[in-house]
Amino acid sequence: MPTLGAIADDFTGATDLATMLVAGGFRTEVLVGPPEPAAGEGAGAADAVVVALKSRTAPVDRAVTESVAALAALRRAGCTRFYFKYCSTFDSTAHGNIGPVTDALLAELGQRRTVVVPSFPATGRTVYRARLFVHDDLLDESPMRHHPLTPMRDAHLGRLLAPQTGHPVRLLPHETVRQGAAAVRSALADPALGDGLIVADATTDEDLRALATATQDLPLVTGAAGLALGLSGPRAGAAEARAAAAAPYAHAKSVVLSGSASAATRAQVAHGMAHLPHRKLDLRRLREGFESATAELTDFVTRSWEQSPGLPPLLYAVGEDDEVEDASQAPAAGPPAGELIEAALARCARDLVRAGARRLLVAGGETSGAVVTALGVRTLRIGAPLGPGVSWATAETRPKTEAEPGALLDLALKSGNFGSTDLFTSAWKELS
Ligand SMILES: Nc1ncnc2c1ncn2[C@@H]1O[C@H](COP(=O)(O)OP(=O)(O)OP(=O)(O)O)[C@@H](O)[C@H]1O
Ligand SMILES: O=C(O)[C@@H](O)C(=O)CO
Repeated sequence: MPTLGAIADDFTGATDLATMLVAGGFRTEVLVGPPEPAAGEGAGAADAVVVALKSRTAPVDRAVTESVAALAALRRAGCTRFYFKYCSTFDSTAHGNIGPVTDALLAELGQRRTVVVPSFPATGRTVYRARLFVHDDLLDESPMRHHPLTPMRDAHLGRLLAPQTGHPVRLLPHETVRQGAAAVRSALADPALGDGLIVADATTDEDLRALATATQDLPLVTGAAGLALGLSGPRAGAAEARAAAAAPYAHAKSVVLSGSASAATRAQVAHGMAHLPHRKLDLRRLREGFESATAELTDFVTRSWEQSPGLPPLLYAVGEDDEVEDASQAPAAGPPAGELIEAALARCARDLVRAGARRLLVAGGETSGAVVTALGVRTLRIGAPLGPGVSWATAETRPKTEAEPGALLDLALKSGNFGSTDLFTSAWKELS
């Protein structure tokens, strides 16, 4: 029976956290989407369950309702400790959803205090003096300033969080964290710190281990996946916690679907364009005729499989130097660019799996949510790692009929800013 239950606000975040938990000795299931009423679906043999939601940019009410439903399902499955996973770049707006979801989970658990730990040094995210850095840049001076859905225009986590929460926001300084778990525990026990959302500085893995150890009695922790490196699962070191094997395909048809506009993805797209058959999504064509435009994209991929066997074709939304359309530029009629791109890549994914695709690398959390939902996948099992925060996962699509079983897929759901520049060409060798 699982004891640790996590709620991730996007799908790449869910596999990011699950990757860390598997490495830490938790047999981990990722459940896709708001859980169905049946308790503990898929969680039987797991030590940890991560529910993958697409709630990061959803309306606040929906994000809260789905997160609370996920918490209830995790409690029914037996979980006693909870982890709210959000982005290591704190992707949110002045309305949420990090604050409102944290507040709702605390209320459900009858708690008034948790920690806020987006730091993930392995991916360049560190927090010092409550300011979030992305490698050498403050968050608001990093490319996240121009994110199409959640542009981050401040780096101070206290200022970002305060308008989103009904709880006081407090700061735990690096001077305390770097002294280790005992110092953090006594700071947290000191009534002077008070209840509320406690933003913790952390610049190294050691800091994260100290925070994880000191907070192991808190029913709820919140953060990026970095905090989980300080959690030790019941099977630490044992073979049974190891990653799942890839689906057994010798020459699977493969495709890369990229809806992300993030800096790392743009570089990966540029590399992919130099090495792979590729086609860019054309917003004007998609707006004029969604069906015919997506059919052209899937035709391109199926032709490429024949003409260039062994090379995964790349469908992408944003190239290295392209502008993105933000909400203020949305057309008077028709869906905004972000929605249109997600819908187009989701449709292509569904049609391509019907046409035989069995290995999909998807770039972008929102994009991954749209794709995985369209494929009717219910659970993911973490497979071969592809670098910090990214792994292959195995998944089965929902059976269409009893006679037509679901397809077994290898999926890599890549966060916008994660992965090496050559990921679109190098990831596949981990499956052979
Ligand atoms: N040219 C564009 N104009 C406007 N929006 C775009 C454009 N290209 C992509 N988008 C949208 O931007 C969003 C990118 O979000 P997504 O979560 O998929 O990627 P990401 O933010 O880079 O990844 P992550 O959340 O994992 O860090 C998607 O909704 C996508 O449809
Ligand atoms: O924490 C991160 O940066 C990622 O797991 C993520 O949430 C990207 O969407």
